[in-house]
Amino acid sequence: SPPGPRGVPLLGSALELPSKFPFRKFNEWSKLYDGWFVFSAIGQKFLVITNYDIAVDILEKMGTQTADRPTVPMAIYMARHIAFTLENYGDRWRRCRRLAHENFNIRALDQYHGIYELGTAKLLRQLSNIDPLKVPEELLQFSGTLTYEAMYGPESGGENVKQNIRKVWEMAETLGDAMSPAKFIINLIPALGMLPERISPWKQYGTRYFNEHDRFLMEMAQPGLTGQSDSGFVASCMRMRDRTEGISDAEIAWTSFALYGAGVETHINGAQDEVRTVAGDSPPTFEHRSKMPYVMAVMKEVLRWRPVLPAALPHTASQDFHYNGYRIEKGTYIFYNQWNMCRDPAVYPDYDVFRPERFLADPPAPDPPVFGFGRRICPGRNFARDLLFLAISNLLWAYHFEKATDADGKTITPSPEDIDGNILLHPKPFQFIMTPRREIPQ
Ligand code: HEM
Repeated sequence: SPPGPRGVPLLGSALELPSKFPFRKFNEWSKLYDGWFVFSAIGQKFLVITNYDIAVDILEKMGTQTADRPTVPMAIYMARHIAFTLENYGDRWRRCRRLAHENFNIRALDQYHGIYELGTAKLLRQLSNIDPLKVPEELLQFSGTLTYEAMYGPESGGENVKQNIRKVWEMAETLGDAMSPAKFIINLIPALGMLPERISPWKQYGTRYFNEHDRFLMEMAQPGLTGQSDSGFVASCMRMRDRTEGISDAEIAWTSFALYGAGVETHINGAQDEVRTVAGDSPPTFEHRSKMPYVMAVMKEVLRWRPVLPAALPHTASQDFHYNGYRIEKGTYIFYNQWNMCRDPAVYPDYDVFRPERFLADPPAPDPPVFGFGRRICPGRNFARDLLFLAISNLLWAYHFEKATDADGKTITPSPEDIDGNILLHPKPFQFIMTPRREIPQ
């Protein structure tokens, strides 16, 4: 059998798997095996990849067999196969993915640049008078609003935006919980799915969730779907409808949610890192990007040092395949631990040290593998990089960041271990000092 921890009879390694931060356990195991290993937990098989080249072999070269997602009963009752992040590898996933790709590739992103630049200017003004501890919240609101406008058009704003953003967050969070084996027993015992809806609390909850949120998403997408609004993701999907066979209004509305839900929390993490040195008399815009290699290097180092999705999202094998002479069974969950790949000492020496210069060396370190591999590679990666560039460069342009000091005047250095989250990693709130470097334009 393939290399990997054996665990105990029946349960396998289930008892060793932590409910939080599985990437840490994978990291521990990675030291015992060479780049990949297999284990099982209560009958479910897992393949974990910790080496970049092996990820390319398995997830890219064998991409047709390894791009499926786990089928989790509760997630199906709640999202009815229409949130493409969770969707099986098939026709509907392909259609929605195409919408995402055509509207979020590098060229298509130009349409959103105006929105971001306005939003960033607003952010700088808002930050001028707040407690640094509130900055993460402000950044979340910033990324939430910009993503909202990118989806539904800049004029979609108005009274309800804040409330809608909150609702989308909650919706994404609840759906994330639905993936958890611990939260819903039916995910552990799928046979309970045989019960008819009348006596199944899970199916009833799923139906309520789906109906309520389907209505909500359709309402938000309405202006774009009916042609009232001609900018934003939904409106551009409508324009490509003729070229995308079988695409429905609901698929467009739910794809905007999938992008939104995946995007909101991931793209802004780490902009508070202590850095400076960007000058000029007007705030940086996309035109400055090629002239700011250091900012780009900082962005890459933030993504590498604390990858937002350390264990990425699970794939599953849609059929048996062979790797290195071993058979991997259909249905095996496939995790790839980006955490390890970003800390490969041969590629990123002194990997624990935050050192953007590694990306400016000759030859430069390769971009950190934090957006995934193969057919499911993150469709929002360019969008995320655009926003991160703009946020980091503008914050550094406008503010000076320093470590906070305690009552005795000693500097407080936040521990790099102060991280929180589950699948998504983010820093715990920490004190720092932020002073304006200049007059913020009103
Ligand atoms: C720093 C920011 C981000 C990082 C590090 C990141 C990373 C990732 C990773 C590792 C995956 C898993 C790929 C796989 O299944 O193999 C993923 C999937 C995904 N990401 Fe991102 N992402 C980021 C921002 C965004 C943004 C801004 C959006 C939307 C605007 C987005 C939308 C998605 C979607 C929809 C998927 C699911 C793709 C599918 O299942 O086909 N992400 N992302």
